[in-house]
Order: sequence, then structure tokens, then C-alpha cells
Amino acid sequence: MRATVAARLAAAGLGSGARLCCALSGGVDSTVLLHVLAALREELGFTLLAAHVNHGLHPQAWAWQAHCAQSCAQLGVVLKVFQVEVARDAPCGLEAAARASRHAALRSVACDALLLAHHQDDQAETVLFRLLRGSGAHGAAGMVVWQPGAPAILRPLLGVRRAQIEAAAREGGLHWVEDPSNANPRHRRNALRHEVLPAMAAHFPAAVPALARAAENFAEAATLMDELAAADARLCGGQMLQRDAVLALSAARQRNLLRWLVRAAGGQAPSRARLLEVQRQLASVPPLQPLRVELGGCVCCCYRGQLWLEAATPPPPRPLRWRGETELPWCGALLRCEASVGEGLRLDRVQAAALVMVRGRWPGLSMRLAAGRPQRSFRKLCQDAGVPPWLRERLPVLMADGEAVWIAGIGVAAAWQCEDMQPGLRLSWDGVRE
Ligand SMILES: Nc1ncnc2c1ncn2[C@@H]1O[C@H](COP(=O)(O)OP(=O)(O)OP(=O)(O)O)[C@@H](O)[C@H]1O
Repeated sequence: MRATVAARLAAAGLGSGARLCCALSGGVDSTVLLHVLAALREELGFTLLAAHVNHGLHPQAWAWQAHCAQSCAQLGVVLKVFQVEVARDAPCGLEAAARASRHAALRSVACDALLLAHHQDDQAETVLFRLLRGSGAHGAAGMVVWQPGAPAILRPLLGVRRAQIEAAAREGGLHWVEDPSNANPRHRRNALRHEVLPAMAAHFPAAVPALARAAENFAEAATLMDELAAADARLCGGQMLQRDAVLALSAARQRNLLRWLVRAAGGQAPSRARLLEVQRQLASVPPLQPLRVELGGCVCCCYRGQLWLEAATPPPPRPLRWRGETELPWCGALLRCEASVGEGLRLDRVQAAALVMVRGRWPGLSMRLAAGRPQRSFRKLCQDAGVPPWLRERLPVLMADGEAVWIAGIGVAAAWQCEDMQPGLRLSWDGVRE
């Protein structure tokens, strides 16, 4: 066990001077990991602390916390304790809400790497659980040993069987706590652990290591799928994809590309049925008709032959006073302002205005874009500029003393445009594709 952990640390480059934090639940796995790390710290030169999250959900929760404090004190390890509030009526369920707040607390620890005590039996359960939910290669790849980040995540025991860990705990005379909810077969995860996997192992003795190997194969397949999606994205135009090029890919490659885009936008894996529906709509929507469909918590947009994915964004914020800031957040994207010469807004007029605001469109908003051209309504300006309807409510408008002087994606009002060599301000908003 000691050699396995030392090898994982070395492979991750976590040696002398590294700050490691052991996530300590007080259960047998993390207790063994804590002891192994404590025994290695002098030889390898890292500093070690531990973190325990008290969810306050179980009558024994404070006893577990006290147990963790005692184990750490015996080993001379500093323990950081988090008391977290878990909403009992969380829409995702109590267990998922507890896990999310636990992970958030653990990730807030100031350290180079957070060490979790997941082992091979946990990996097999995860793979099986996800397969039983119809997961694809990315989900069936299970957990990774090493995940870079701040902090990075390391699971040094992922190749070790639960029985080996329990044997090490007994040999070392260690004390640990048992969470009674781990034994409750009503939780489907526990049913896999206590009923399904043992029944499988009765017929396939190597079921657990085989599932762990399958996870590695799935992980490799998932990497190849990501490489293919990245190549397909380049082939179809880069960040803004050409709808026709996407539709020219095989149906499976289209879905692979869409899943990849959803992951990149921070969404959740969409169901196959949802992907098929989005493909159907993409193939059938007339080229000039805007399309905006939900996909994995993101929005798949298609307009004038271009296709892209957006994170679902909230409605426009309240108007903001602008005092010359170079960057202002607006609807999940940045409004930028930089000095210019001969283009953009006339600096002298902006400086002379008593009140400059950034706000969303308002009823009756109109603007003249060039001298001698008619004043156009906001709707007409958006149509001329090809701003899709769903983006219109979020477009930032710069308003100087009650007058619209700039609209993102549309331009500067004629009377406010810089002339040659005049100092100006160039505004842009990341949320609109020009
Ligand atoms: N309350 C806790 N405080 C600190 N660390 C914890 C706590 N609970 C779990 N951990 C850490 O997370 C590891 C995995 O535990 P567990 O399987 O219960 O967590 P999980 O995050 O829900 O993972 P899974 O994805 O397997 O459900 C433990 O070995 C331990 O390192």
C-alpha cells in the first residue's frame, strides 16, 4: 500500500515541498490513506493536512468529526473541518446535494493536491452504475487517478481492492467509523456494492478488476472521441460552425461533436433521445429561420447557416451606470471599452454627457446609423445586422443622457461617430458574434 501510494505521488510529481490534503471521512479507506501519507511525509518531504466535511445530517456526525480530530492529533496532522448546510429538500436529492457541498468545501482547501481514498471496488461500482444508466464512453470511464487543477485531485488507491485496505487497517490496529447509510440497500449504489457485485463475483471472480480495466478502455475511447470532435469542429469552421458542414458529417460524428460542445460549455451529458431531436431540428430548419434548442442545460443555436452552443444565460441585468470602466460584466459576457482614434464613439461627446448608462433595449428604441439614412427601429436594426431574435433582449445599449448611442452588434449612432483622427472609444460585447 505504502509503495503504491508513493509511486502515485511520484508519478504526479508530488514530492518535496508539495502541500497535500487528505479528504478524511473517518471511514476505513480514508483512515488508511491518512496513515500511509503520514508515514511517507518525512521520507518524501511533502506537507500533509486533512479535511473533514460535517454535513450535520446524521446524529453521529459530530462523533465522526471528533474521531477524525483524534486520528489527526495522534499523527500530528492539522485537520480542517467544514460544517456544511445541506438543503433537505434539494431538487437533486439529499445525497447528491450533500456530495456537491462536500466537493465544493474540499476543493476550497488551499493545497496542491486533494487526495481521495476511492479504491478499485468503488471504480467498479461507478462503472457499473453508470452503464446501468445508459452512459456513454465518457461516463463509463469512471474516475481518474489524477486530475490536474487547483487543487489537483489524486486517487492513489484507485488500483487497490477494498479487501486489501481493510486488511491493512486491521493489521495496523487502526480505528475507523462506519456510516450506517453505506449499508442501506435502499440506496441503489449500496445495492450494487452489497448485492449485485458480490453476485457477479460469484460467477466472475475477477469482475471488479475487469470492470476497472474496462474503465481504462472506455477512458481511451473517450479521449479518441474528443480528438475526433476537436478535428470535426475545426473542419466545420472553428468556433462558429457551418451548419451544412456539420450536417455533412455522419450522424454519429454529429452527435459526438454536439456532446463535446456541451461538455466544453459546462453542460451535462444530454440523453440520446435529446440529441436525436436536436439533429432532426438542425436538419429540417429552413436556413433563414433561427433555431434555439435546449441541449444538456445549454442552448444549441443556429442562424443564417451558422451553428454554435451557448451556456443558458439569465435575463438582462438591471441598468448599470457607466463611468468609463474598461470592462463591465453583462449577461454572462464582458462589455469592453478601449481607446481608439478615428473610429467608435466620439470621446468628447461621451465625456460631456451627464449620465451614461448600459442597459437593455427599451420600448421605442431606435437609432440612425449614418447621416442621411432613416432612423431605424431596434427590430429593423437587428434584422439588418443579422442579430438573432433570442439575443436581442440581452444586447447591451449605451445610453447617454437618454439617447441610444451604441448597440452591441449593431454600431454607433451617426451623430456620435468619430471622424478621422478624432479620439474615440471602441466598445464591444463578447456575447454577440459579429
Ligand atoms: N465527509 C467527508 N469529509 C471528507 N472527505 C470525505 C468525506 N466523505 C468522503 N470523503 C472523501 O471522498 C472519498 C470517497 O468517498 P465517497 O465514495 O463517500 O464519496 P463521493 O464523493 O460521494 O464519491 P462517489 O463518486 O464514489 O459517490 C473518501 O474516501 C474520502 O477521501
